[in-house]
Amino acid sequence: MTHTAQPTASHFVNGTHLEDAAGDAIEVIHPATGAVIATVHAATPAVIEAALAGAVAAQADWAARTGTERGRVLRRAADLIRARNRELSILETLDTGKPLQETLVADASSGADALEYFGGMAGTLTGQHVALGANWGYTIREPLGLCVGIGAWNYPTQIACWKAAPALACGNAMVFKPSEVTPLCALKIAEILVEAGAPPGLFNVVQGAGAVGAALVADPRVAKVSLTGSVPTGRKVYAAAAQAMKHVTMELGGKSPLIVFHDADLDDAVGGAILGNFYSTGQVCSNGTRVFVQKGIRDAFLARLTERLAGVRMGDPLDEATNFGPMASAAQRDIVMGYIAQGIAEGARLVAGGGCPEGPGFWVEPTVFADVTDAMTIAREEIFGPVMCVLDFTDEEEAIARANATDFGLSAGVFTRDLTRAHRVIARLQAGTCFVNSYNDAPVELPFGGFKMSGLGRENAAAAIAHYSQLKSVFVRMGRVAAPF
Ligand SMILES: NC(=O)c1ccc[n+]([C@@H]2O[C@H](COP(=O)([O-])OP(=O)(O)OC[C@H]3O[C@@H](n4cnc5c(N)ncnc54)[C@H](O)[C@@H]3O)[C@@H](O)[C@H]2O)c1
Ligand SMILES: C[N+](C)(C)CCCC=O
Repeated sequence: MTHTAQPTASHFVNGTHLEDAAGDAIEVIHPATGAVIATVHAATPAVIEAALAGAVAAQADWAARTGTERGRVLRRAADLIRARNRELSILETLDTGKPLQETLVADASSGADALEYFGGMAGTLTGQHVALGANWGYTIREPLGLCVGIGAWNYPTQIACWKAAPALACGNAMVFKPSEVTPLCALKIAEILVEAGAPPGLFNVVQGAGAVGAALVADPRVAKVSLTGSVPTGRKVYAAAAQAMKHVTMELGGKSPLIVFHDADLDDAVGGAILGNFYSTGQVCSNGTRVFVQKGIRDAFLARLTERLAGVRMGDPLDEATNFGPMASAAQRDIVMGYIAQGIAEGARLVAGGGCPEGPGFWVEPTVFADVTDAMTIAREEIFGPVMCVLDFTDEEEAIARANATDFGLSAGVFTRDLTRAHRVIARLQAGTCFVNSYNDAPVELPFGGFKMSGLGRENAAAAIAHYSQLKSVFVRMGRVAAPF
């Protein structure tokens, strides 16, 4: 069966497809084969202007609707996404290389969850009445206006929806720029939102690399920027937004610890480490890539992990039996292979994988290093690929100190049967998104985001509302004004 990936046009602006072939061509490559499956063009200044102007115009009308009316549109979009889950998942697989087995359950459906959740919340977004003795006050929760969303390449559909849903629920408009590596799926979300009743211009998608993102961030009409990307890009975008004191949400990278105590259920802990290192071929921001295993169970952990790696099925990601796909791009494959070489050179023990299978596509084997020390490059830097570092530790104090010894702070996990210990340790870990006897769950009802260099603000849950709205306080005097003169 052949699948068409070429979109009708590169951009989606003012409720319709828009092309401007004057923009630089961006080839969309299916990572499993290296084949060019589509070509889009980077947004020209004219496209950027049309998107920003259209979004400003649409926002006024959208903000004037009741929250219930706005929510209805988002919930309808969620229904349409669910009805088209397979078609959207196939496109996500073509775009990213992630196995269809994953995209069928983790991508469009996660986007639909966000639209449904914030759609339900839209009608509840109110201010507060504040009694002040003889006087009183109230607050009004207002939208920020025009928001820009900028995405990474690992979860293109989810990222578009996690940003659009709270933004639109609060009465904002959005111009979204997907990663230039995976430009296709956000266009489908834009089409679906219009079909669900969103006014033209409310959610626009423009393509391009960093220069297009930077032009959007710098535009004076933009009130807020939400970026999902790396720490170096986060620094640049945050600095640019600060010039005009714009609101920001920064969902950035990580080098998260996963601590396995001696009393953990071994199979669950190995399962958590697999999910936290090899799901999406390791291209997950929150991955627990520093796996601290208590000394007494280190060998048993590695033995069970090695056994379970026999279950890896690399192959055509469109085959639903495949459970491990390629890297999203040749560039990312080369970065990961560079880290693997560095790990070997710095003395880590290669327990599994480490290879780069021949043939078309951008493949890297699931790789496990043991005897990793904190000073090694592979234990300090985000690799963003299927490379697990196993480190030994002796006691709880040591594990906590070493887990926190990083500038990142996105996630952390603990495996133990002692729940008192689990909560005691989690309370001391410097991370925004934590797991007890699990890894990488991201239900829309829980806030998602990082501490330290891993980011600012939160996506999902009621917490996201604070990042897409602003409060106006109103003091009301009921009596006469007593002025000093
Ligand atoms: N915390 C999270 O929720 C989360 C989720 C997914 C990915 N990530 C992180 O994303 C990174 C991988 O994704 P990536 O390689 O696409 O990241 P990246 O930082 O290279 O790019 C992210 C996006 O920023 C754009 N961009 C680049 N320079 C820009 C500039 N100067 N101004 C505006 N936009 C600019 C890119 O075009 C892209 O759309 C990893 O570090 C990963 O941890 C974080
Ligand atoms: C839902 N996951 C798998 C935790 C991914 C969140 C986005 C990070 O890359």
